[in-house]
Amino acid sequence: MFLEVQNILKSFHAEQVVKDLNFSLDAHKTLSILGKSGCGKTTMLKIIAGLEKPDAGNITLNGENIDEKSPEKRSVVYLYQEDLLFPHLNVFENIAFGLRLKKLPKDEIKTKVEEMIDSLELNGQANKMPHQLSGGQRQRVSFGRAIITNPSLLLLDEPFGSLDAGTRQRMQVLFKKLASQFSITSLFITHDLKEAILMGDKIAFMRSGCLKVYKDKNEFINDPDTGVQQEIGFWEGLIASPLKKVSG
Ligand SMILES: Nc1ncnc2c1ncn2[C@@H]1O[C@H](COP(=O)(O)OP(=O)(O)OP(=O)(O)O)[C@@H](O)[C@H]1O
Repeated sequence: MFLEVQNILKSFHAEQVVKDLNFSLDAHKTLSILGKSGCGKTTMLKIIAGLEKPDAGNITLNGENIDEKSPEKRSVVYLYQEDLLFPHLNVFENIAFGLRLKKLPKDEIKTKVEEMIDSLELNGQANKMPHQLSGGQRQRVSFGRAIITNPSLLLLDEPFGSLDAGTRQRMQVLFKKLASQFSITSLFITHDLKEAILMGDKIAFMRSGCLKVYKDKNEFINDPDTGVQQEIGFWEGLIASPLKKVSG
């Protein structure tokens, strides 16, 4: 398996937030992760990114144990909802940032960034500053900045949480395209059931610091704990008696 997370434990003072976390993920796949607020999802991502130290456990990425590696050396990018762009750099330079750090030749940077801007459907926006962009455009620049350095693993913490429904839907389609184009392996936290089903090759549910990865989407949909059946029941009820509901 490309990513293997084994026996991870994490407590903050007396609160055990992550309890024996065990899961694995194949390369070039996205695992959607759902779970109630406060169940430990962000803590789990931060541990994998190296931003929090676990009390116990091992993480292997691409055949290599990364437990002792610093965040910069893990080839893991953690991207969250309000991810900030550098305010003093335009779109081009924000996306180019990681490549400049790697000291790639200027021509190569230019070609790669222009290709990325095209993939992100941000043509004509290269010279804009972050404050001149819409929320969806800013999020696309964040994705570009993350993906262009070709990380082994992308950790997405409710990346579309602050976007309106239409923009969110367009971002979901774009992410699927980018995931396939750039062979992305990712963990995708969301609170949205539909988004989890759309984005994930696999779906997992976190409860009290434990993660259950479902065999397939049917097993997820049929588990009464996930809330999918309640959602279906709501819409079926509404469809069965539309006039009664509208007329009260
Ligand atoms: N640095 C910290 N110090 C103390 N407690 C923390 C710390 N970070 C997280 N926690 C606690 O750990 C628990 C899990 O937090 P976490 O952010 O991982 O949840 P989450 O599932 O991502 O929630 P949400 O969906 O609301 O973002 C919470 O009770 C939180 O208060």
